[in-house]
This record gives sequence, C-alpha cells and structure tokens, in this order.
Amino acid sequence: MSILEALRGTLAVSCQAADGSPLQPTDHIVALAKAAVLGGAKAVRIEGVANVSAVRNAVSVPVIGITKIEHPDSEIYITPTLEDVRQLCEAGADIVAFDATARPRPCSVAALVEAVHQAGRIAMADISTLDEGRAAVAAGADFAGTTLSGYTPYSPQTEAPDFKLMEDLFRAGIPFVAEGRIWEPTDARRAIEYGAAFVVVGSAITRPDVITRRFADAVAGARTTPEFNGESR
Ligand SMILES: CC(=O)N[C@H](C=O)[C@@H](O)[C@H](O)[C@H](O)COP(=O)(O)O
Repeated sequence: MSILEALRGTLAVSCQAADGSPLQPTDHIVALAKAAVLGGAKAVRIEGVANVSAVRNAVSVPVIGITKIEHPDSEIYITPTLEDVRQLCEAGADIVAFDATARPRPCSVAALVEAVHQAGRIAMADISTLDEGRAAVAAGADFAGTTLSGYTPYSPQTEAPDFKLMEDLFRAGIPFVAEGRIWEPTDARRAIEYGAAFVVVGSAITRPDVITRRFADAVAGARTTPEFNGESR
C-alpha cells in the first residue's frame, strides 16, 4: 500500500516549536512526535532538517518534512528552495511540504515538485486558495494542503478552519489534506467528511503555551460569584 493510501482518513500531528518556545531542542520535538504516535497519529509534520532526521530515526510513521526560513526579500518561508528540498530528503522526509502560494517566490513550484519526485518522495503543496491548489497539482504536486489559507493577504482571514476551501478543492477533484486552525476533534472529523485525504493538527495538540492561553483567558473572563438558575447566593 502506498503511503498516501495508508494515510487516508487518518490524523497527522504537526510537532513544531515556535521561536522562544522551551520545546525547541530536538529532544523535545522527538518526544512530542513519539507522544503523538502513541496517541494515534499516523504521520508527523516536522520542521527543520536536524529535527526531521532525529524524528525519522525515532518513529516508524511517515514524516512530512518542512523548513521554515525567513528571508528579508520574500514572504515564502516554508521550504523555499531546492537546497531545502534536497536536505529534507537526505534527512529522511517521506513527504516534503512547501509553500505553493502565488506570491513572488525564489523557486518555481514545478522545480520543487521535480526535486521531491527525483528523490522518490511525495510532494505536498501548501496553498491558500483553490487556484493555487489547481496550479500546484498541474505542476505535478501529489496533493495540496490548506495550510496557508488565512496566511496570505488574499485568502479569508478567519479563526476557523477553511471548510469552504476544502469543499472547493473536493468539487474541483484536487486531492488535499486539511491543515490549519483545526482546534476541535469535531473539526478534524468534518474535514475528513469534506473529502480531505487526511488531517494535520498542530497547535491544538503540540503547543502547550497556546493551549494554556486558551484556558487562562477563559478563566480570566469568568464571573467569580456563582450564579445558579439566574440567582446568586
Ligand atoms: C502558517 C504556518 O506557518 N503553518 C505552519 C506549517 O507548518 C505551522 O506553524 C502550523 O502549526 C501547522 O500548519 C499546523 O497548523 P495549526 O497549528 O493551526 O494546527
């Protein structure tokens, strides 16, 4: 069975640590990935060549590899160049994901796809609109990811997952993975029911600081005098 067939209808977990997070050391990323697998993740999405290599050696599920490189002259920061692709493949990524948005870019989507395929790996195109999904698949990408919806100025800026984009991709016959702002298990399930090949969840599982903030904000907004049936006592 191919990797993509095996992943159909399953959960993948993105194990990344933002700048300044105490979880940044590679050992912690490996621990997050192992915990995700214990919980039922069938793939993990990992940022950084050293992290991909360490996680590849520590778990047996497929690894979706990316790099994140901020560049002063470009808004493209997820796996922007052929060198990033080469290093991720060498580190053992089974799937390489890259920005496939329509913004000005250092390297064409077609060239990135070709490099991924030459290494015998699967190409995942992170997109923000239906047109970008169409273009990425036309350029040879194996599937699109809704990852960047909400992160380009011309895509809908919402707090929820972009279910409209999922529906549009499904109707257009573009194979896709649901990723981005999936906070509730019911949303993950809904994404599969909207036709996603599989679902990638990150922050809601692997960013304890962000998860904590949700709870802290909820508690901070609570009334401190109990009230039952509209009556306080
Ligand atoms: C936009 C961008 O840079 N997304 C990144 C891509 O790898 C990660 O920061 C996200 O955590 C990941 O996509 C999962 O999404 P969420 O954390 O919302 O479940």
